[in-house]
Amino acid sequence: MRFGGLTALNDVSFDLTEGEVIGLIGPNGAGKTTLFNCLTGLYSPTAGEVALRGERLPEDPAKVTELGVARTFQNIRLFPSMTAQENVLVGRHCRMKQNPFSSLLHGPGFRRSEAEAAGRAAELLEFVGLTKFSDELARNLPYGDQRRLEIARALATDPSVLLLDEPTAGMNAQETEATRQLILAIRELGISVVVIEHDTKFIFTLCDRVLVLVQGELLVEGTPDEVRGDPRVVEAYLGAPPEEVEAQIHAGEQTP
Ligand SMILES: Nc1ncnc2c1ncn2[C@@H]1O[C@H](COP(=O)(O)OP(=O)(O)OP(=O)(O)O)[C@@H](O)[C@H]1O
Repeated sequence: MRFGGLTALNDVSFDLTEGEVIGLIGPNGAGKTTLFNCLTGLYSPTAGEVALRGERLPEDPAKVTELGVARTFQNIRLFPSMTAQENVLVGRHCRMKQNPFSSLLHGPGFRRSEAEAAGRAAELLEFVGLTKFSDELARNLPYGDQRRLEIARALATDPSVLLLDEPTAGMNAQETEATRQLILAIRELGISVVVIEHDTKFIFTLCDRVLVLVQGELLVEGTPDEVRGDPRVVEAYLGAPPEEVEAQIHAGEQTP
């Protein structure tokens, strides 16, 4: 992926299998969000392609969502003046098959579809632990719960792949652990997850596989243990002094 003279991603290739959780780590500007933007059709890669079950994905975010790839963003992008339930219903919209005449007249097909969507939204709010906030405006939810609501909204599109961009940014330790448990529960549903995070402890204790991007290139790929023990990661990751990086990377080992 090139932006004028800048190559943001160069020859980055990976597979994702069903129900797998992949962690994507790397220094600021490594190309992590750009990769998500390529996977979701927001950017048209200048070379290469993205495929889901062998089918090339279109460069159209709405169609990519319909085909089963959902995402959250680095910065919270909820509709602040809508309730938690309404935010989830927005995500559900792409799955509501509507006859335009039935919608206009609020016919039985429309009412059935609305009831189905409301039921699914309630299930998802329960899944992420936000039932008590269903009728609360999104902007009034505690920060960590807003992030969970974003995940519920993404799940409402019935994805087979979920991309999470820094889902624990700004969270305290308790909220971070709750997010880890939530992602594990999502994996149990057979959904594949790719997570961008700077918190390596979180990544190494959550993911089946970890990709390390540095300056747009895939530096290392492997299990958390393989990545943690790779000297290239210690040397290059975050561009910080080696002792600091090593301390951060090995912090993950202390988690039960
Ligand atoms: N739309 C764009 N136009 C021009 N350059 C861009 C664009 N999007 C990203 N870039 C550049 O591509 C590079 C990779 O950026 P990207 O945001 O993907 O990194 P990142 O790994 O997600 O960083 P961070 O951890 O800070 O979020 C950066 O040099 C960035 O400035």
